Amino acid sequence: MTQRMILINSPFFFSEERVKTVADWSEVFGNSAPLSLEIGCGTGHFIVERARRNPHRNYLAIDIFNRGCHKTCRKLEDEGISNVRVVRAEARHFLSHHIRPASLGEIFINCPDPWPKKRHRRRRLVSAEFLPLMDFALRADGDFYFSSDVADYARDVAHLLSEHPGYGPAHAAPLLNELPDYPRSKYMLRSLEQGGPMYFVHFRRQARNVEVAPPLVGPGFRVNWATSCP
Ligand SMILES: C[S@@+](CC[C@H](N)C(=O)[O-])C[C@H]1O[C@@H](n2cnc3c(N)ncnc32)[C@H](O)[C@@H]1O
Repeated sequence: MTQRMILINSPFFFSEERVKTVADWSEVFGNSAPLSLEIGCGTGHFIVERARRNPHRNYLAIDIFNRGCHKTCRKLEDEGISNVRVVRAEARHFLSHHIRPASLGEIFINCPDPWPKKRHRRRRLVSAEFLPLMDFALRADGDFYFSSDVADYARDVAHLLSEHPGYGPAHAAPLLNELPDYPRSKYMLRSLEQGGPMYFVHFRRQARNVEVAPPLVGPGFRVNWATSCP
């Protein structure tokens, strides 16, 4: 069943068209505060709370899901939070077209689509192919946060990052069951309520010792537009 597209009129919202007009995110925010990105913000539970606790940072929240973008904007408006902009975009396309090199201080990915079947795992967002995009966008000392209730996805991500040059775990262990002061997303809350464990990966970029060209992400890139949160 195809869901009806909702017209989003929020001043916080950047459609695929509007985002093309952005040359520099600091101009959009009207300040040069550090910039963070949440990929797959869903209905906005996490980013609204994270932004509320950190008013001196700027946040981009992106999702391919129109209804999720709408709900996130509504939360921001209802709660009077002004340091977030919501973009309807595909993550890999957004990172390679709308983010300047070394401009992000934080990247968050919470409960991404798990693709549990073995033959579908190559569709997972965080993979070896994703890392060059992160290398391009994240500044030195930048933080990468990943959470999932799917143990093997979280283990794979912790392993990928451990093997990837220039990054190190921000805590004693690469894989954790709790991250202090980390706001809950809707999917996290659902998993915790059902009694399931959560897995967190938090790595820090140690240095930008190489200049990284933006990886080419072409129109043929596979996006599962049918993916959606309720
Ligand atoms: C399982 S939901 C989790 C939502 C939210 N992060 C949470 O934890 O409650 C995954 C979200 O990621 C979005 N998503 C999946 N693939 C994406 C991609 N390639 N680029 C941007 N968003 C994506 C989906 O539309 C969906 O809203």
